[in-house]
Amino acid sequence: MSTIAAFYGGKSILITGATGFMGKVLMEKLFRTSPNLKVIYILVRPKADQTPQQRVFQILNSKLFEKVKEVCPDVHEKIRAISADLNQSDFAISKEDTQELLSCTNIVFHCAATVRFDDHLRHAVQLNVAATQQLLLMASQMPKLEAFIHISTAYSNCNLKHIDEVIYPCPVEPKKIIDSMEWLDDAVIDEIAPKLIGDWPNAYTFTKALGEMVVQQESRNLNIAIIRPSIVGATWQEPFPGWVDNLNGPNGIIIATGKGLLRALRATPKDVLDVVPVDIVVNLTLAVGWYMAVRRPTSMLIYHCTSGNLNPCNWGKMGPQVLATVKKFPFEKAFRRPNADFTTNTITTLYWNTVSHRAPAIIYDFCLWLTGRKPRMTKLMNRLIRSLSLVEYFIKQTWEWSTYNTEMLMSELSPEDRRVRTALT
Ligand SMILES: CCCCCCCCCCCCCCCCCCCC(=O)SCCNC(=O)CCNC(=O)[C@H](O)C(C)(C)COP(=O)(O)OP(=O)(O)OC[C@H]1O[C@@H](n2cnc3c(N)ncnc32)[C@H](O)[C@@H]1OP(=O)(O)O
Ligand SMILES: NC(=O)C1=CN([C@@H]2O[C@H](COP(=O)(O)OP(=O)(O)OC[C@H]3O[C@@H](n4cnc5c(N)ncnc54)[C@H](OP(=O)(O)O)[C@@H]3O)[C@@H](O)[C@H]2O)C=CC1
Repeated sequence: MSTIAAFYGGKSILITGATGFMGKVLMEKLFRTSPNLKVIYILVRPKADQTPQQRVFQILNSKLFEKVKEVCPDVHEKIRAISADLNQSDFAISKEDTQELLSCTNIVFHCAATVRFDDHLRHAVQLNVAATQQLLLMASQMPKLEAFIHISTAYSNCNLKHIDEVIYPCPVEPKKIIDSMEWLDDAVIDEIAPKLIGDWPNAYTFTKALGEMVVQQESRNLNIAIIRPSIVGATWQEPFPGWVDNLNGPNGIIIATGKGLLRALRATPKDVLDVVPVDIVVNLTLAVGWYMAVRRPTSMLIYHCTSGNLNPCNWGKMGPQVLATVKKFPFEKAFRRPNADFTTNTITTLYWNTVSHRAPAIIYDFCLWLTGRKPRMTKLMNRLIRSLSLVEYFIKQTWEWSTYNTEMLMSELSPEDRRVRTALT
């Protein structure tokens, strides 16, 4: 049996963001490989008229958890959905639930965040900075806590070209940002946000960087690690290939390509695109939790979960592979047959956006209107083009991330664990 899987046996684990893309895969892997764990606490907010319990029931009955039901039939008894809202200063957790979390938790995986690039700065600060600060305060009151694992992003320092596994100081003190968000109104925040964000591309990456500073400042005597994944894509192997449940990161663009919506993407074929499958990120996350709890390093460690310097994939390889796959496995109700190519400058991008994206959508909507149906394609195409404009920053340049700590950790794994968890090389 895997040393790491055995470590999580009997453990009480707290996961924030467990209803999200990464959180679900993390939860699934824990239940499938460590079915004798004691309990997984998840902080879940009510959403879309569903109670936390209804949301958990839906997740456990999804395709992602089919294997879990075979190896961990009592999974429903081992998961504790705690009603919580990280937008609230006290997380809106009941006193009884708080007491149970504080007295029982052994490992914390903090995945929750707002990952939207166009989120309001106030909301991004509340979730990615203040909530992290609040969770660290809770963790400092957990007598049985063995490790606190914070999920950040490899792009938290995307204003730098070469990024080491260290925490870089931010130009703004996180606590001052948190305090100012409490009394500034939205109009003033909108006015000063560009100056505060500075040379970060959006509130998301800026507040993830602030969140890392808070982890460093509020670490107290906690045993903490930070993991920085790059662009997280669908599962590679576990629990089955190709699982994804949102349009974030590469997912929306690949799906738009398969649906025949996307016909032109501004990218340079030789540029490396740093994408990592979500199950590889989760494998590293669990390995880090084990290493931090068992080996107890004397200082906080940062782990880059990136592929660029270990197993690089450039656009010239990724593009044709994606096209071949979506042609081999056609999407239902596609707008057009998949066919896309790269553009390399603003002029050709504008031209192909007009000719291959906007114009066909307008013509299609005109036909819908003529036949008494509601036009919808122009709105969808505009959303796609807006999404592409927001991710362009991450596509048109490349970064270098050192992976010393991650490679050191891989060398510490048993042969069984290394076989299972090392796919970046
Ligand atoms: C030859 C070419 C072949 C193609 C090759 C492709 C290779 C892979 C491409 C790799 C690209 C990588 C770029 C990602 C870089 C990220 C780097 C940072 C690392 C991170 O930490 S990312 C963390 C995760 N965050 C994100 O990925 C961004 C989060 N998303 C957003 O911020 C919002 O989605 C966005 C972009 C602001 C758009 O917001 P909005 O317009 O409001 O859309 P919604 O997401 O709310 O969805 C509403 C509605 O629109 C539909 N929709 C959204 N996106 C798409 C899309 N891309 N294509 C089609 N439809 C889309 C969605 O279904 C919703 O419909 P409803 O009916 O539900 O309203
Ligand atoms: N996806 C990617 O490409 C990458 C992601 N990351 C990081 O990984 C982590 C997980 O990202 P990912 O899974 O993609 O994000 P998702 O948006 O899929 O999940 C975010 C999670 O946070 C929860 N959450 C958000 N707001 C609240 C709130 N107010 N109260 C309680 N829970 C809340 C969401 O709950 P709910 O379901 O209720 O909305 C959800 O479970 C994040 O920290 C992100 O920065 C890093 C690099 C790349």
